[in-house]
Amino acid sequence: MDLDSLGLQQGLIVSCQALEHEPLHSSFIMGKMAVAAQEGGAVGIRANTAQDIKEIKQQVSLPVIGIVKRNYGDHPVFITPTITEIHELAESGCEIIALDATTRPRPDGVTLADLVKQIRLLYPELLLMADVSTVEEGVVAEQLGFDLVSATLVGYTEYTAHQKVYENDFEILKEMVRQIKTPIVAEGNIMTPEMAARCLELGVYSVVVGGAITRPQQITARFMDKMKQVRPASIATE
Ligand SMILES: CC(=O)N[C@H](C=O)[C@@H](O)[C@H](O)[C@H](O)COP(=O)(O)O
Repeated sequence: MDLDSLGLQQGLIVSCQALEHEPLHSSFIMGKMAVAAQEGGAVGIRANTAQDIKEIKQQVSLPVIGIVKRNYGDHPVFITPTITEIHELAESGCEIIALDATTRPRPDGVTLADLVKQIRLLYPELLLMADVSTVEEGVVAEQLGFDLVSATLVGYTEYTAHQKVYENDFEILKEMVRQIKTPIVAEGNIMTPEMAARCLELGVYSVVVGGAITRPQQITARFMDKMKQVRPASIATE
């Protein structure tokens, strides 16, 4: 499949995910979230589990980036960690599969290079997106032939836990765009339209927004955080 034919360039991809412990956990609700995203102009959807993806595919005509989040014991790699999740995604109908492409060992001990080779052999029509946490991991992903490199895991690996993707005017994205020819996706903690627009200015291929659109508990908490900082007018004028 040709990446450019999917129409994701310069566009917004909405991540519609709710894990078991989240209030909106339901394939039905994720399908409706995807419809809302499509109505708002999103060009793609990112979704977790074959079940959610199948429902979303029935509801919208947009390309889907599929993942399976699965924990193997307390192993830190959890986004599409092994070939088992790839098989599930391949039959779900998604066009792109995203997987952890950090340098950390995978739960089954298979190297990233071997996993990519295996996927290309079994499912040559699928596009692959590398979820990375550093520029260096993005460079390796490009060498391995990934079709997209996404900053998804910046701040979510042990060695980047101190970082946020938007720090220093998205310095890490700027560096990725500078060093990597493969299309770069801005993803993770993009919380406002202004941030998304800035990422495009910096030359990323597309922007993925999740929680700021599809996790109302996060949105509510952000309102509350700001509101708690305000003293009531009666006290403020004393
Ligand atoms: C680190 C991790 O598990 N990221 C996940 C990857 O699929 C999702 O939970 C995020 O919602 C997604 O990356 C979009 O990011 P944000 O919701 O911050 O806009």
